[in-house]
Amino acid sequence: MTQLKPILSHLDPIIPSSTGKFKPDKFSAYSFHRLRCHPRLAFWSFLSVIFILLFFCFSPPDGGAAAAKRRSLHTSSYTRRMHLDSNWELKARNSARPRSKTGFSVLVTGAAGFVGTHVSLSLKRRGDGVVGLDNFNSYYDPGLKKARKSLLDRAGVYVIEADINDAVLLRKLFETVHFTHVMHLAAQAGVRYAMQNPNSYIHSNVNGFVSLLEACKNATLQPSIVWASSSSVYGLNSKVPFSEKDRTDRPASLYAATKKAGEEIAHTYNHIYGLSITGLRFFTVYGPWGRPDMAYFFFTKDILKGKEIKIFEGADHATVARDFTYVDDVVKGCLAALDTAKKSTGNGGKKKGAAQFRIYNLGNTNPVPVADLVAILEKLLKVKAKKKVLAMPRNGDVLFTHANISLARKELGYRPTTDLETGLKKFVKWYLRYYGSKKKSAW
Ligand SMILES: O=C(O)[C@H]1O[C@H](OP(=O)(O)OP(=O)(O)OC[C@H]2O[C@@H](n3ccc(=O)[nH]c3=O)[C@H](O)[C@@H]2O)[C@H](O)[C@@H](O)[C@H]1O
Repeated sequence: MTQLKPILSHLDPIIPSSTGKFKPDKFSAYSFHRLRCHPRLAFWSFLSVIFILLFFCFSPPDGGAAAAKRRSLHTSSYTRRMHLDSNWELKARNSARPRSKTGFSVLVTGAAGFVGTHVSLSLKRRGDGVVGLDNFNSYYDPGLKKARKSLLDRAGVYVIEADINDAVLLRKLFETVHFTHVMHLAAQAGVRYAMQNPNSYIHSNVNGFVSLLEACKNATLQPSIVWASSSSVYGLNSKVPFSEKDRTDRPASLYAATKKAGEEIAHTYNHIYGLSITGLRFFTVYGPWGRPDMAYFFFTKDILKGKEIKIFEGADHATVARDFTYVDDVVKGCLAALDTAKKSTGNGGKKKGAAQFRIYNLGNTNPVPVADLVAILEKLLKVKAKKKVLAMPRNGDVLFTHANISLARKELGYRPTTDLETGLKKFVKWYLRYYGSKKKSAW
């Protein structure tokens, strides 16, 4: 097994950008004399020094690191993981092997996530080789992510527990396996959580994306990349339906801003290094094995518990609506994007020619008010919800989303077929089975 060295960048000393001028304090003979002349002042100064010394002796040596840890989401160390999994290279090679010569070898980041699990299973089912990567962070119940991983294990998809920011691991992985494609779904999701933990969005959606693109660009045989952007890039736009040609420079949340940044970063890597990159703007994806932080999921949990749910409305009682898109439809769009992706042109960091760059909306084209979503859940759960309608807080939410999917229809053959009621029926069935049998907490 190759020994993987930990990244030590977090231990870099803080070095000022310029040397500046350092003026030592003057402690003149005069002031010393004055100190000696005031015994009470000397006594209190002595006590202060003792107090400061005691503080430094008994405070934890990694105070900064501990504070940083509190700010960041928990992820398990890749080094520990890879040392435990001594056969990881062999497992990754086997898992990446397609059933036929024409099949793909796909690295799926965020494989234990909601969409990542569904995409990995679909690829494996049709005969592609798949290796998953996921950091299993604690943004929501890691138990649910582990349960998804068990599904993947059973399907023969090997999932490496590591973070996309781990450049050493990515380099080793790309040296071990020749991936024809990367399906990049690892991200810090959630619109409202960005106000609580802004750094986690920069960490995953900006730094992590760059780290992954660096590994892809350095690969001897560069993979084609398909990745998840978001409907949230349309931000405060009011013209509907949202088209890929519309402006995307007015994000309403930091989440949206990092996804928009991702689109610009993707363009740069395409332009400089010849990476083939396709961005997919997902519209509020829902379904079985979904994310507990999303409204349809925690509404279900709270309705069943008899807990009050909050339904947001806009100014002057304006309806809040979403173009809810069923996960199976989105997965079809993802696979079609992989199938139609052209090869990257670069090699080992050098561009050899222009490469494909695409962006598509993957929505349902049928926005549904949140109040209607709740009515469908009430019907399916056979429980009346305790509803409280309140003005949408300033939390990054937008009033509505609505996808124009004509480009994806034309170029990917993307045709969503699941309406909200049909999709929620499948979700509720899964939810009751999963939490009913396991008696687990959803959040
Ligand atoms: O398309 C996307 O790119 C994003 O989709 C999803 O974001 P959203 O569309 O905001 O979904 P979600 O949180 O389920 O709220 C749904 C509706 O319920 C309303 N809502 C929410 C909470 C609440 O308590 N009450 C309420 O009315 C709320 O106002 C909203 O109208 C993903 O989470 C995000 O990661 C990203 O992928």
